[in-house]
Amino acid sequence: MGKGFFRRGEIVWHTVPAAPSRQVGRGTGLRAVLKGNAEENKTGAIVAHTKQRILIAGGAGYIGSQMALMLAEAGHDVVVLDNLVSGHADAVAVSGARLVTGDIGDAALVGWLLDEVRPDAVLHFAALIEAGQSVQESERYLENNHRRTLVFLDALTARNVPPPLVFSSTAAIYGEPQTVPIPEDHPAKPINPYGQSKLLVEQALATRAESHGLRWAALRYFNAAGADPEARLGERHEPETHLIPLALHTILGKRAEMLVNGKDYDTPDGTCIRDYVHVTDLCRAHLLALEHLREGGESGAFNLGGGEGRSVLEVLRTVERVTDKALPVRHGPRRPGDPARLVADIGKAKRVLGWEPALSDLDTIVEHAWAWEKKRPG
Ligand SMILES: NC(=O)c1ccc[n+]([C@@H]2O[C@H](COP(=O)([O-])OP(=O)(O)OC[C@H]3O[C@@H](n4cnc5c(N)ncnc54)[C@H](O)[C@@H]3O)[C@@H](O)[C@H]2O)c1
Ligand SMILES: O=c1ccn([C@@H]2O[C@H](COP(=O)(O)OP(=O)(O)O[C@H]3O[C@H](CO)[C@@H](O)[C@H](O)[C@H]3O)[C@@H](O)[C@H]2O)c(=O)[nH]1
Repeated sequence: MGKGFFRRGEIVWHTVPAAPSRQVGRGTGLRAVLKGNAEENKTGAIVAHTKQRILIAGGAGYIGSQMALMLAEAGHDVVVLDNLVSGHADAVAVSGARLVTGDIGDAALVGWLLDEVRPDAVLHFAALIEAGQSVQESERYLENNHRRTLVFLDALTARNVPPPLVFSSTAAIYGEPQTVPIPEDHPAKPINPYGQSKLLVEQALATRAESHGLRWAALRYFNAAGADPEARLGERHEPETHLIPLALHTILGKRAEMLVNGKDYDTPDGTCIRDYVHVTDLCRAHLLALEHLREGGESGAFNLGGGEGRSVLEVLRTVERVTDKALPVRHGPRRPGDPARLVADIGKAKRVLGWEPALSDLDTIVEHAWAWEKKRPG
C-alpha cells in the first residue's frame, strides 16, 4: 500500500492531496452548469460557491474518474465507491477524491458510507460494460449491474429524503433500432444481457420514484470516447474492446493489426455507424442533470451522443490522420449483436438540460485519446 493510504476496518480511504486548483476551464459551458452556485474569479475561471458532497459509484473507471476530476475542480467534495474489478485507484488519485474500495451490492458498507458522507447527490457508473461478454455471462451481468444496483437503491431509499441519482445507462437498451436517429421514446428491446441489465435498472428507478420519491436521471450514453483534454485521464479498459483505443494501440505497435468487424452492412461504406461522444461532454451532462434535478426538474432518461454518425472506416481514417501513421487493417466477419447504425437524437438533452456537445467532433476525440495513449500508465 503506497504513501497516502490508511486503513479503516476493511475500508481503504485514498487520501492524496486535493487537486491544486478549483478552477473550471473556460469555454466549456460550465457557467450554465453552475449558475447561481458559482462566480467568475479574476482569471475568468468558474469557482463553485457551495461545496456539495457527491458520491460516485464506479468512480475509478474511465468515465467515473473523469467525473470525479471535474467535480473536484468545481470545488466539490467527492467520495468514490468502487470495487476495482475494472477500475484503477490511481485514476481516482488524479482528482484527489477519497476512494472507498467496496461493492455497491454490500448493503452494510453502502449504508455506513451514506451515513458517513451524507451525499447531496449520487452518480452511479458502476457496471460490467462489455455487451459481447454479457451474452456469454448473462447471470454475472444481471447480478452485478441489476441486482447489486437494487441493493444500492435500497440503501439510498432507506433515507428520509433520498439524494438525487444520476445513472449511467446506454444506447444498448434500444437493441436493433427501428428509426435513426433514436429518440428516448423509441421502443427499448435490448438484444444482450448488458442492455437488459441497464433497462431493468431504469425501470427500478421509475418504480422508486413512485414508492420513495427518488429523483433520478438515466443518461443513455452512445459511444463514450476521447480523454481528458489535458491527458491526465483516459480509457484504460483491460482487456480493451473499444474501437478508438484499439486503433491507437495498433498504431503504437501493441497490436499487429486492426480488425474491422464486417464490411457488408447497409451503410455507405459497409461498416457500422456509431455516435461518438467525448467523455468530458458526458461529464458536463451529469452536472447539468444534477442541476436539473436540484431545480425540481422532472426525472427521466436522456440520450447523450455527439449527434453525428461515423463509420468504423471513418474512425480509422481519422486515427491515421491524427497520428500521421498508417494503420494495418484487416476485414473480418460481423461481430454478433452489432446493430448497423446507432445514432442519438439528442434534442431532449439540449432542450431540457441545456446540454450541447462541445468536444465531440471526431478529430478532437481522437486527438485527446492519442495524447492520453502516449503517456498513460502501463
Ligand atoms: N464506455 C462506454 O462507451 C459506455 C457507453 C454506454 C454506457 N456506459 C456506462 O457508463 C458506465 C461507466 O463506463 P466506463 O466505460 O467508465 O466503464 P469502466 O469499466 O471503466 O468503469 C466501471 C467502474 O465500475 C466499477 N464497478 C463495477 N462493478 C462494481 C460493483 N459491483 N461495485 C463497485 N464498483 C463496481 C469498476 O471497477 C469500474 O471502476 C458504465 O455503467 C457503463 O455501462 C459506458
Ligand atoms: O477491433 C474492433 C473493435 C470495434 N469494432 C467496431 O467498431 C464499432 C464500435 O465498437 P465499440 O467501440 O466496441 O463500441 P460498441 O460495441 O458500439 O459499444 C459501445 O457503445 C454502446 C452504445 O452505442 C454502449 O452500449 C457500449 O457499452 C459501448 O461499449 C462496432 O461496430 C464494432 O464492431 C471493430 O470493427 N473492430
